Amino acid sequence: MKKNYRIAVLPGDGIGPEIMQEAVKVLQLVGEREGVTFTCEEGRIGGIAIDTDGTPLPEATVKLAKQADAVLLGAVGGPKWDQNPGHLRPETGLLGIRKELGLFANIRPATMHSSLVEASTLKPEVVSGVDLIVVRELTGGIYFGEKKRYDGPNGEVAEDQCIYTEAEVERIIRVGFEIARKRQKRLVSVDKANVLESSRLWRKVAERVAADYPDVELSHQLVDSCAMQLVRAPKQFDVIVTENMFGDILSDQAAMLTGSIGMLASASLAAGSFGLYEPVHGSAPDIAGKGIANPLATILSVAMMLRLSLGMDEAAAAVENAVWSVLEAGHRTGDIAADPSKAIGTVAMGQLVRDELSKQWQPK
Ligand SMILES: NC(=O)C1=CN([C@@H]2O[C@H](COP(=O)(O)OP(=O)(O)OC[C@H]3O[C@@H](n4cnc5c(N)ncnc54)[C@H](O)[C@@H]3O)[C@@H](O)[C@H]2O)C=CC1
Ligand SMILES: CC(C)CC(=O)C(=O)O
Ligand SMILES: [Mg+2]
Repeated sequence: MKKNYRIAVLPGDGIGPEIMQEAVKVLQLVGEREGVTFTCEEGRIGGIAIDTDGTPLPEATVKLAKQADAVLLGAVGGPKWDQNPGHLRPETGLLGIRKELGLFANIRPATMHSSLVEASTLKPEVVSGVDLIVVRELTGGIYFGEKKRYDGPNGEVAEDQCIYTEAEVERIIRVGFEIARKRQKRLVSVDKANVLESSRLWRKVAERVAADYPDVELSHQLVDSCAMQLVRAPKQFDVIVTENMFGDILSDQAAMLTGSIGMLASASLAAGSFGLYEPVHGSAPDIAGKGIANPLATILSVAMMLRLSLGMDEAAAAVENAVWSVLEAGHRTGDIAADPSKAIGTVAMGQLVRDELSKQWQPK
């Protein structure tokens, strides 16, 4: 284990800076306890970068991220930039950094913690015990295809191209199999092969790669049916592997199985151990600046970073245990509170996690 890690911190827009502040404080506490220095260097991305640098992804941010051991990202976007042309939208910065860093594998675990069963809008018997992972392809598909707008005989025309190569599909399918192999060995590949050519290629590649993983049971689901099954009987899922847009949509849906999108962490991984860690949710403009956002998705993303990029498994587990302990003690931000009048704010939740971490952790 190294003694000094460089972490690029990209808070972004809306609630991004609020939740990131709490996550970085947790990381610094981990550093103190483990005798490791985390040098956190901030960069701009998204709307804030458009306002300051005239682009959603400044060169300096890409450089900072490439020189770091790992990246932490808050969220980007907001109504202020919603009418901007595509190249000047905050989300273009996020897609850009994913592409620049080769972050092709987005790992989004959705685990229902027992103390949050009542926070879900679904019946307790449906959601209790849910433990699934969405493996989402992150640098291909329709989000990255050529986009066009032009005038046609029937008015304006818009095009978004969806392209997948065999190699792109194979590497993400392999990630799905590798993860499933270490879990319940059940992989559901989600596509729309009854309609889309890219999905037919996806399915063919999944079938071919399956031969290398005879210990894992592969099945296929069409994305519309999968969306239905996720709310009907979510416990049937172990690992879901799917393309970029389907994974984006299904992971927000999976978030609600666990109580709130404010709980869902994610890792966006390149080949090797480099990764960018980000909550699944967005910049939540409706609650930005109010100090009420749930910082736990970002704090749990720090735990994923410790485990997957920095090899600090024990520290990762300690952070996760601290989060679960705080929830078991009944503390809730508004998004997961049964009684909103008792909800606590972003800073208070971050402090409780750090207090719990300090309590649990035996100094080395
Ligand atoms: N990774 C990213 O940076 C993402 C950015 N976005 C951007 O974020 C902006 C808002 O998008 P929305 O569709 O509203 O999605 P959103 O995820 O920001 O918010 C959806 C709902 O969930 C709530 N929510 C989200 N995170 C929360 C948290 N940590 N604590 C408590 N409540 C939380 C919000 O208040 C809102 O009611 C848009 O500009 C969108 O493009 C959306 C998704 C991901
Ligand atoms: C810019 C969007 C693709 C962000 C998003 O919704 C996500 O990554 O989940
Ligand atoms: Mg999304």
